[in-house]
Amino acid sequence: MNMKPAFPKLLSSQIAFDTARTILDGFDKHYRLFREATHAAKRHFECADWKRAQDEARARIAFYDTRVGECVQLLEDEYIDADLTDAVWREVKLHYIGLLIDHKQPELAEIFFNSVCCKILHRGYFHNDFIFVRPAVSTEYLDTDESVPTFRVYYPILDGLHITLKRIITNFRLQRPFADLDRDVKLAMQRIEQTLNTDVLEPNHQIQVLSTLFYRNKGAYMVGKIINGSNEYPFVIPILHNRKGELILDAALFERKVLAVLFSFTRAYFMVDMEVPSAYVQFLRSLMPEKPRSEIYTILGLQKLGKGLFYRDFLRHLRHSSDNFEIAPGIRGLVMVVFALPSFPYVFKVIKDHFPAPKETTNALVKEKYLLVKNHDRVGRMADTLEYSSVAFPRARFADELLAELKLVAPSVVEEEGDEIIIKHLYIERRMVPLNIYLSSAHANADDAALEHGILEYGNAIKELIGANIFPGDMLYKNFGVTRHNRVVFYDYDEIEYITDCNFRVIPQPRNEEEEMSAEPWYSVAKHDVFPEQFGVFLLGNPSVRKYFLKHHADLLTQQYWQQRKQKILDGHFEDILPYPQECRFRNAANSVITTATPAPPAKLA
Ligand SMILES: Nc1ncnc2c1ncn2[C@@H]1O[C@H](COP(=O)(O)OP(=O)(O)OP(=O)(O)O)[C@@H](O)[C@H]1O
Repeated sequence: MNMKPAFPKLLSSQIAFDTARTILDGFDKHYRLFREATHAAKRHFECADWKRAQDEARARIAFYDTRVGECVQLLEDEYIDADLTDAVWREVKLHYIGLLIDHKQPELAEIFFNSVCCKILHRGYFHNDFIFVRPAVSTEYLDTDESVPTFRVYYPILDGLHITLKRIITNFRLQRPFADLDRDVKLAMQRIEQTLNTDVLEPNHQIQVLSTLFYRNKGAYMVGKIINGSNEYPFVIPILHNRKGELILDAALFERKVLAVLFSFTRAYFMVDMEVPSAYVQFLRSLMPEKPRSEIYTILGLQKLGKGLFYRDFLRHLRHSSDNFEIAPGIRGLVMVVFALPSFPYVFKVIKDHFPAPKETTNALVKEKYLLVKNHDRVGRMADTLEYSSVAFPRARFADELLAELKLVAPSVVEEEGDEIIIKHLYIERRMVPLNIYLSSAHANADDAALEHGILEYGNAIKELIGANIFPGDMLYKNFGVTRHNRVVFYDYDEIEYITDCNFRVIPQPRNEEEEMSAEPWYSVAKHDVFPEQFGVFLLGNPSVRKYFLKHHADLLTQQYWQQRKQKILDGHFEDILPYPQECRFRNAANSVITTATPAPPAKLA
């Protein structure tokens, strides 16, 4: 017989309900502010207020942690530990599930719940009784009663393609005139007709377009797909400002690789107003089935959910694979131990406890630099990182050499608990082919096209990073990787600086023979001094590399080049990098506010 009085049971339920309500209120506040920021992005685009657009996109990244912190504080102020027993916590989750019925963002709210609970509860509680290891509330059919439908459907057969396309664009009600919308619509029609490549329009022929535009830096992007019979053609139409400040359609992008690069993990998150984000993700996945849901949530600015989903995918991958974690191929880092699971396209990075000379950094500084990159516009040239604490790995899957290395160089971060290895802090990042390995293999295979492409892309990456006010610090090839789309991306952030903090100098002339013969610099070197003339010493050792480097990027070896680019930033010039190939554009680059473009890779590599 149960001898417990009814009163304490009721009381615990009330605490549990109130706790669940407090957490959901915290999430709802978060998502309201998130949506307000995306509304503001439309205004900033219309007013060409690029600085505010960028500042607010950056500020939005911190919203989530701020709301989680507020919520944890509220609960800690309201309740003492004794109130929140295990039984109460179990009930909190059940009440929370009840509150999520009819909620439009349940998957995000569940992850918010996890974030709050994981700050309060010990790791031992991180299982499905207490947190949402598995989702409890379905996101299916949430888009059946939104106030604005996720996507709109248009039927060109009724009014013709020209009128339909024009209506699609004007339905976004952008508060700024187009230079010549009819002209641009004709250009878009040509691309559409080329892509469909048929005169036969099937009865189901339609254009589906997401109801809100995607904003990022100086661009607004219309995202949709054309359906004709059983064929689907995903597309993105970028809308930009021209030099007179009028709107133009800049391109009609259809190629899947181009879309993948536009939505890449190496770029800043889009600002998109979404009532039902899961429906946006479902739509986007139909355009890019190869992109995991985690990555799509992340690129939409819902990076915490992206991170949560990524972790679930990772656990599933572990269960369905049998290979071992090993030290990542390439030159070992002085700051990080980097390891990988060959069957999984990511690397895991752990900060070492001590850094050998010449590194002069600290653990806190390394984390600061990685955070800087998280918050910065990565311009397609820096990999996004997911930061985790207390990740449990199965001990049996660690190669002995790796475990020995981790225990040797990062003992404060690595713990063995039973059959698990707990890593207290780590970054996860997309795996690439380190550029030094890529170049050596191109050299070994006498593949000149690949060699030239690697060097061309390397220089372009640096030049685009400069535009984003980023100086990589350590420019060795080993700190860059080549993505599956053959783009070169930077991934080693511990020496990163703002270009505007660097002092680009010319090496002074030696004043006498002694100075001329000296192995050490005879001139004083301050902390932020950079001597571009010296880059050649460590970048041009290989004659073939040297040939292509000097052909495409000799300017990177001059102080004037760096200084001029720095001056442009200081003058308030806001550079944006075209996130799609130049040849996709309807007209000459000089016509729009986005000016820099990366040349296309040679056909052999494309
Ligand atoms: N995203 C990645 N994909 C593939 N390999 C990677 C990746 N990140 C790092 N590596 C591998 O791990 C090595 C060390 O990584 P990283 O450069 O980030 O460490 P580090 O300690 O900061 O290096 P450094 O001593 O140059 O500061 C790289 O040289 C490369 O071989």
